[in-house]
Amino acid sequence: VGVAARDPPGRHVSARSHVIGVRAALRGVCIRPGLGVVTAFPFQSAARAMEEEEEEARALLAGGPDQAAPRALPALCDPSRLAHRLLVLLLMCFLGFAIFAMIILLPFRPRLNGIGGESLAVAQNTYAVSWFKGKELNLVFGLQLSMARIGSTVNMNLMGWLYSKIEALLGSTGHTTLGVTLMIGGITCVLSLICALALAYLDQRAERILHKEQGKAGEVIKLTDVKDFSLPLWLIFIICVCYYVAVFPFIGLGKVFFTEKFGFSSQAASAINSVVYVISAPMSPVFGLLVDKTGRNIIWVLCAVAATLVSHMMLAFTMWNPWIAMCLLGISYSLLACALWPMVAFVVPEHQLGTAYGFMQSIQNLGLAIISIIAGMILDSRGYLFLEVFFIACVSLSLLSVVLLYLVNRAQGGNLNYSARQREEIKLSHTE
Ligand SMILES: C[C@H](N)C(=O)N[C@@H](CCCCN)C(=O)O
Repeated sequence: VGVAARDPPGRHVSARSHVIGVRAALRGVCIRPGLGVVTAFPFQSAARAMEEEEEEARALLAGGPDQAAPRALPALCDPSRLAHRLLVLLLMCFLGFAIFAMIILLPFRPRLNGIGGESLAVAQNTYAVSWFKGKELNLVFGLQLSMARIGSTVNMNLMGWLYSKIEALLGSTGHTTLGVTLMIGGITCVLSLICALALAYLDQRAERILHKEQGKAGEVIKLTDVKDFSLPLWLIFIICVCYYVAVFPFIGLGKVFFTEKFGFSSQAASAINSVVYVISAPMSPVFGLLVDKTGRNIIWVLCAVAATLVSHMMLAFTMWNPWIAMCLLGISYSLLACALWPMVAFVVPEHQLGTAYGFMQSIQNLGLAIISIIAGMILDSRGYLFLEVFFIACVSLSLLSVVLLYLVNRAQGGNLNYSARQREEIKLSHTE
């Protein structure tokens, strides 16, 4: 079919006609090269097919605003191209960097960051899935996590220095110095806001250009969607709660734990306590990439939860150097965060993603609030060994839920544990 073609009136047309010819041929149309004469079989349907194709070609060549634009756009402005997705990713990461940098300043830390940080995290997760599902999703989650951790670390190291500079400048300590320092820190939120606005614009633009359908018939977002959540999704929620309650509250109480059980100085206890987050900054994107390349999310989550269990057991029952256990915790936590959160996207339809992520974080925070109180009570009444046993019980519950998820997913023929190759094949078959 790759020969010059002429349309019936004898006008030469471009390479697009070749494409039309190929498509028409595939529909059972025979083209006589050079003459543009079409022998149709069956004639009427083929003629209709040609008409449709020509109409499409005319619309494209005429430069209809929506159809023609994506072809003419440079890669950076074309939402279907990698360069544009990378720009979006940069905005997503800085959105998190700035807000998490600011959150670390708040006197209510680590819980109360709810309204700003948690809603932002829901939006961030939903954007990540919408732009990267079926592509580099686990890596994107890893990068987001990494930027949030870098933001917190930069902030922790910078704010003390900034406070002392302002103190020297104003010649006094107290609320004015603190207020000015917080004001300057707050500027990072303006950066976040700019990223959020740019993202909102690019997202809407992509919807328009790529004709992503929003709110198809019956796809209304309702809070009552929760009752239709599938068993695998509920298991993901349980894994999330039971896992995180053994990590965040543990780190919250960790400093005293290392001072009392291992006789660390205050400085050494702070250092070891923060190693989980320090490891997560560089390792999260690495693990994200690994999960993208291999697939099998459930197996990775299983490894992460099992490693966390081992780490807590080492801290509870041995006097081994706690740096080993804490590094293992840092590594396993980074792996879990990259493999667990993206799984939601495989078990809920796209229009329910925001609800699902919102719900997941609500349950996570409810669990954290309750468990932090219980952990404090156990610590006061029974001491550290009991507390550690309690955390071990939580991680064990999480492990049990992962095993259940594996079995349920297998029984239902679900896609949560597909290899990367299986996912690629499914994607290709959908494209065809
Ligand atoms: C902030 C939220 N409560 C949370 O737990 N976040 C996870 C990672 C969320 C996935 C990346 N957007 C965390 O491990 O901090």
